[in-house]
Amino acid sequence: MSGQKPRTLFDKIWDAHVVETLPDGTALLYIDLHLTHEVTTPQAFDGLRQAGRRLRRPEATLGVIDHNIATDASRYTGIVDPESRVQVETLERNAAEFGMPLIPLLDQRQGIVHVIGPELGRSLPGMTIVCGDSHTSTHGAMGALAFGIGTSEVEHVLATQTLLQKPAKNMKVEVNGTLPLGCTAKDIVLAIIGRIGTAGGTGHVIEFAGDAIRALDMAGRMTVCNMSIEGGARAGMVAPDETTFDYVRSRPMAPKGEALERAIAYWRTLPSDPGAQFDTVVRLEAGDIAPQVTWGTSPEDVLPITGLVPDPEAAEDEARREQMRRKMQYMGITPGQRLQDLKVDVVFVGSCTNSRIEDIRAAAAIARGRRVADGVRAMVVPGSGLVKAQAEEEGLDRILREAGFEWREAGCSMCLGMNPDKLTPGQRCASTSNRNFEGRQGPGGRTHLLSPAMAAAAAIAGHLADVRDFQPKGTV
Ligand SMILES: CC(C)[C@H](C(=O)O)[C@@H](O)C(=O)O
Ligand code: SF4
Repeated sequence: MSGQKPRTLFDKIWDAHVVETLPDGTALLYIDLHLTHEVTTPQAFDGLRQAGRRLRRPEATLGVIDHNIATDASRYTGIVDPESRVQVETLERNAAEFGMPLIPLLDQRQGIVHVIGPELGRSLPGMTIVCGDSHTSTHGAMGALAFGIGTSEVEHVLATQTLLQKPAKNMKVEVNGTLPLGCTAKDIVLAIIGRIGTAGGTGHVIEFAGDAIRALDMAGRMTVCNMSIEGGARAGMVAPDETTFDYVRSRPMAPKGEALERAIAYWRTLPSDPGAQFDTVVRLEAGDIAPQVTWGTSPEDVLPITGLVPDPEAAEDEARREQMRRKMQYMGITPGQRLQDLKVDVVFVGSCTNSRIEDIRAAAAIARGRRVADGVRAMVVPGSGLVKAQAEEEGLDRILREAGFEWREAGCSMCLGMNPDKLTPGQRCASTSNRNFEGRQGPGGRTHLLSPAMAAAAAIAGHLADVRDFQPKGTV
């Protein structure tokens, strides 16, 4: 390969999957893994049916039910909401008719699509991975090119196992140094979005690099890549390394033995070459990051927990001033208020951003030996049945329940208002999810995005709180 132009991780995965490039640069890409869920597949399967087509590669497709389901015992007695029930039953019927592998709702491996892909060892380094879901970027943490697609593209991939894609620009977000006490991957990615804004990554695929990213475990890398979409990027990724390979080794559906070793030898060739060109480079110092929390209705409305609600009058132009006033009115907050004084009604630990075992351990470490404040409803929703089982084996459910948290079944839950777990109008929620726009967690609900440890601290305090004031009691 000597003499070849140095390439980025993204370039390499792209090049390895191009079936054909059109004159305008658009490429037909081969897709290694197509994940599906109940929300964005019904019309796609209808389209196939009408055209008399089958699935091109059922074995490269995996379905799971996650958005529309209850996370309490009522999941065992059937879905009450008719629209939700129809979506779930439609996916089940389509999977049976088209021979698509589907994880049944009551299977222990069921969970949020972006949690189970890596967890089961289906999402692997070097792959192209798509799903009719914007947070498919999560799987980029494996060192894969993973992005969300629309329903018509879902149909295209089901029928052909390929996808037309315009080339993206390369962006590097480098985070160096050591994260201070109390800070996590969630704080890194919120700080990045605070810096670049929700449009900062537009047209780019972000590679997260630097020693603070290298130091993250796979769960942390997934949290960061998950939210790259909230920074406007097409996808986010982290180059595969020993942390990645160790993670893959223990996954049930990952290659084993000789096949795995051969795969690892290939995966070692994927990291960006020295001298590879990035169109945009952003650098952050991990040491400057403090525990983050959003105050407004966009993930870029983020501040350190020690901050004050900003003053719209200080904004540069009238349009922004007006926008900020509206956000504050919706959020029920006033300029100059201490973020730490904002009382919370609900605390949600879950979603594909933060529902892995590491996230639950982080919440339990703060909850241990403490009590959820009076009047606060706090819930922990594991990202999958396997995460739930692991947490129970570690006794985390007991710690959380004793502290007054609800311990639920796996699903998207209160991340979005599509199932029974919803905020009621005016409720304020400390949430480990990734979106905080108006009504996201239920009509009129007010969302503050933060890390699992920060969420647990808010549950105990009854208001947004600085996790650094809540050091763990004993070990979990
Ligand atoms: C329902 C689905 C299409 C949607 C997405 O694409 O992200 C959801 O997962 C979300 O987080 O809003
Ligand atoms: S957990 Fe939230 S962000 Fe993730 S797939 Fe479900 S609804 Fe979308």
